[in-house]
Amino acid sequence: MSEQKGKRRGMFGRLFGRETSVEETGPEDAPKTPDEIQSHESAEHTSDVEAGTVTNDLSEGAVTDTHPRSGTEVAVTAVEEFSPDVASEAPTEPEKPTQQSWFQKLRSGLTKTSSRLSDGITGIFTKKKLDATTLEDLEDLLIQADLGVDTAMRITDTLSKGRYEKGIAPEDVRRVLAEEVERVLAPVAQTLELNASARPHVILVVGVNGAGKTTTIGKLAAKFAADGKKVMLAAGDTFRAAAIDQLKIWGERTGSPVIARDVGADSSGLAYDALKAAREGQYDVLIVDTAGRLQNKQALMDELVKVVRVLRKLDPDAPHDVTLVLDATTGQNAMQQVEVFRERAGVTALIMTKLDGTARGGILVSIASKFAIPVYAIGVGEGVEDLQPFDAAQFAKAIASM
Ligand SMILES: Nc1nc2c(ncn2[C@@H]2O[C@H](COP(=O)(O)OP(=O)(O)OP(=O)(O)O)[C@@H](O)[C@H]2O)c(=O)[nH]1
Repeated sequence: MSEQKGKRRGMFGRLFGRETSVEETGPEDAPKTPDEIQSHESAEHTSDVEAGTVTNDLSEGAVTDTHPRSGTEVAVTAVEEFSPDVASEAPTEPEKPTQQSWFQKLRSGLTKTSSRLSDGITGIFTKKKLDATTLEDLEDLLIQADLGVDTAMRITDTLSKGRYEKGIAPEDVRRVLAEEVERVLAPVAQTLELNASARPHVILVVGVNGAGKTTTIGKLAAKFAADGKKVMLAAGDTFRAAAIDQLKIWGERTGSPVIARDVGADSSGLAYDALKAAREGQYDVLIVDTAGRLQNKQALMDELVKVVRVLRKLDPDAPHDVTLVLDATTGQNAMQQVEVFRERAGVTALIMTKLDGTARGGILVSIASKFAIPVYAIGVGEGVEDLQPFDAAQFAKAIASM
């Protein structure tokens, strides 16, 4: 990836707009939650079927559809009843959440993680000196919060310098915590950048079951589409009909064609067809969903390797990003997921979801410290606006209740 950096143009940060309105960029009526997706699903699927415009199968009787932007014929799920120009559907007077409002959301999402740390620090240091016992207690607290042994030791080392046997305020401990966490995270906080010479830029999204892959793809598609990018989606999770349908809904809502086949179809063949169609149609981005797989299931991991191999037949640089979606609530198991997915599928970046539902958000610090893999974004909820680029300083402050 690094040698391509020069050719790439900045994208993800601008897309998500750290300083701009998030709502501005998201489609006005994009489904925000699985429930909304479900209700869209039943209502709209019926009409699609009645209209005879939807097909899941590229090979048999696939309905071809001319994409409004490209004029290229590809077999896709119907998108014409939804305006592909998502940007024009943006609210006329959008709410403008500022950088601060995302920070507030992040803080509140990370409350379980930060209050556990903060309460622990207060308990350890109120009216107590900084000595071997309190430092040991702090180290235990940090390790239990999944920050990792290395980071925990660095924090206690920094704290003890010049302060040993002296009283220390819990705020000072939290400040050192924030500084050290930021130091670990800063190098991995990177933006998803599209390779300007790749058409399409292929993003393969991998992870264990239920990590949030499909939802994350939907959110990414919404952001890319709102930025005027031509996005194609590939429903490579051929194990679950619901995952295929869920992706189709996102495709409809974002004006992005979805290449899909029936449940049980070969996902590498589907990925190949999708890349071929995306190239012919001059798409900017192809996001390929994959079935959730446990990292210890050898056959499934082999299948992922095959998807990568097959994509490379068409473009030796593809996939340009292999993004591992990690569910923060899985805690320490996420470490093993990174290890195995990196080894087998060549993971190049991470997105961590569900930081709003866990007291173990510190795992991101452990992962950054151990693997140094770029983190593109984090999720603190189910809505489009709940996925944002990863900012080390904000995360560190939120986790340390600063
Ligand atoms: N609270 C919370 N829920 C999330 C977040 N991201 C995704 N989810 C929810 O997590 C659930 C699983 O998400 P999916 O996108 O279906 O996960 P998946 O990885 O595609 O799942 P499989 O298809 O089983 O592999 C859904 O209910 C999502 O709405 C997040 O950041 N916070």
